[in-house]
Amino acid sequence: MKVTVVGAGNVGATCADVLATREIANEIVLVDIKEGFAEGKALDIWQKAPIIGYDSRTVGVTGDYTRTADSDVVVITSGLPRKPGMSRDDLISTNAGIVKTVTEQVVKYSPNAIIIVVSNPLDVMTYQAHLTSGLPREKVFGMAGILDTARYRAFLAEALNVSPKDIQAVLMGGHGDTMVPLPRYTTVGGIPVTELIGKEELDAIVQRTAVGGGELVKLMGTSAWYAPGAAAAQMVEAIVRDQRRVFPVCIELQGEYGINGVYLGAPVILGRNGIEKVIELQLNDEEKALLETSRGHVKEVMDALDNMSKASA
Ligand SMILES: NC(=O)C1=CN([C@@H]2O[C@H](COP(=O)(O)OP(=O)(O)OC[C@H]3O[C@@H](n4cnc5c(N)ncnc54)[C@H](O)[C@@H]3O)[C@@H](O)[C@H]2O)C=CC1
Ligand SMILES: O=C([O-])CC(=O)C(=O)O
Repeated sequence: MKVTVVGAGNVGATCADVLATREIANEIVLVDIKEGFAEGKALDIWQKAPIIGYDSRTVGVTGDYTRTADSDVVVITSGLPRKPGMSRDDLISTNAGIVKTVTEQVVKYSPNAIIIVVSNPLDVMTYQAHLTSGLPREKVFGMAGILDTARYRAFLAEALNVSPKDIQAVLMGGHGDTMVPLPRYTTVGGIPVTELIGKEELDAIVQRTAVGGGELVKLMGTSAWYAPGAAAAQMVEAIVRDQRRVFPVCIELQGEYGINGVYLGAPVILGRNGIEKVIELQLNDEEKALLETSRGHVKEVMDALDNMSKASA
């Protein structure tokens, strides 16, 4: 299997490193626009192979998409990360242009690839890649839900003093402060989380999760990369190994949840064909209202992208 990761910065290089270290693909091509940057990162990951013991080949290129030809999966991480004081939406004008040019090159050389978008603002950059590639929603979708649920699971594991491996969770909506956590569907080793933790503590964890990206931006001056890179690699793994994993993924809803034509996080089955199925949960009134708020916010930013595209046409 051949996987390309576009953007050899913090998230892209971490994703490539996880893909190589866990031998998820046998060939990993890292692409960046900064001269020599991807080549250096790929060489460093390859030189770690004898120490850790893996044989996935990593190759880096500066803007040479011929080297990415016939990739099975492409992960797009190119674009600016936010700085303290910024929202993800503030990145739209720069990152839309980057995601558009990158997607054009990706589909030119790998027309059959499945594309996973990571660049922010995530839901709208996934929409941008969808518009540019012309691919069906099953083959172009975004990574956010695995990261957001991982943060939620990590906070819960700490509060309950249990292994994060035993916490199962799902959330929905946009990747931003309007994400929709679903504590009703959270279990700890099969036990509903509400039997193990009080409402106030759970609400505080949900709130911390919603602003989890911002917490890290404040601490580091730039956004997170270890968990995001690993989350994108986990999606690649589900596809290349046809695992049919159940994950929350950013996908264009086409009537599910009564929503049409908006990119939002929803639980799906992820396998060899990309999105194998969108799972429709029976949401209660409160959850439906939260999802509607999130939909409204993402749709506004999608409309802003449409207006930007019209203005530059
Ligand atoms: N979806 C999610 O949950 C997450 C999304 N992100 C987003 O991922 C993106 C990348 O974040 P980082 O890796 O931390 O940033 P970074 O600045 O470390 O890396 C971005 C890389 O993209 C490269 N790049 C820029 N234009 C390019 C082009 N046209 N072609 C190829 N490469 C290009 C840059 O040279 C740079 O190396 C940001 O937009 C960030 O907001 C970050 C974390 C989580
Ligand atoms: O917060 C950011 O800007 C990056 C991101 O999406 C995250 O870490 O959730």
